[in-house]
Amino acid sequence: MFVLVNLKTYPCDPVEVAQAAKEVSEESGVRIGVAAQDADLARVAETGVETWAQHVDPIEYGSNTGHTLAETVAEAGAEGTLINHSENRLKLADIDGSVQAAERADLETCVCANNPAQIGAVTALGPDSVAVEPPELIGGDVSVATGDPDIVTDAVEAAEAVDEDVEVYCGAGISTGDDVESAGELGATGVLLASGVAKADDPRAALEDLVEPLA
Ligand SMILES: O=C[C@H](O)COP(=O)(O)O
Repeated sequence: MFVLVNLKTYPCDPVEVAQAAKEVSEESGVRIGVAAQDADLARVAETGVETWAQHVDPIEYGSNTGHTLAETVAEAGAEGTLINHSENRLKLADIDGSVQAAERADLETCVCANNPAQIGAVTALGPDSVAVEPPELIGGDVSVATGDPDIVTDAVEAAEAVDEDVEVYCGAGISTGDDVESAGELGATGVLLASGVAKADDPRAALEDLVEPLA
């Protein structure tokens, strides 16, 4: 299982979380990534943790004021990027362009979607992974794996019907090792989470709990 921690714009210390994630990953053998804000990418990457961007735009070098260029986040140390997060939704054509931009910059891609039908559509664009997240459970206390397990199994089925090589992650409300284990039992090969770590009093302890069943 891949544990991808999205720091969003929460007021946490990105370097503290990244260092903890790096150490917990090494100690447990579980792959953990941290998706940071653009301005924090270099500092996060310096910790040695697997670093992800939260978004890239469907653009190339040039006149694109205020946009995020895939090559720039890669040069800052990102190895992957989220695309079409529920809090930063794109049109299908722009998701396609962002996946292509990320691939051009050798970034791993995880395209988010709200439901299984959208998962099927974005899987057809050829990302490395897709992540299903029911918006109503994002940021809450109920894990997608227990609150809406069918959406995970249906998303896995929808992706497999299009391209069996695309990994399927799930997210929303995941905060414990039990949640991660349940997600795996539903067929997900990774989890995308945020508040369970970024808002935790002790992010390291939260990470240790998340990977405990996997170690
Ligand atoms: O990117 C992460 C997801 O939106 C899930 O957020 P959450 O773990 O706070 O529910």
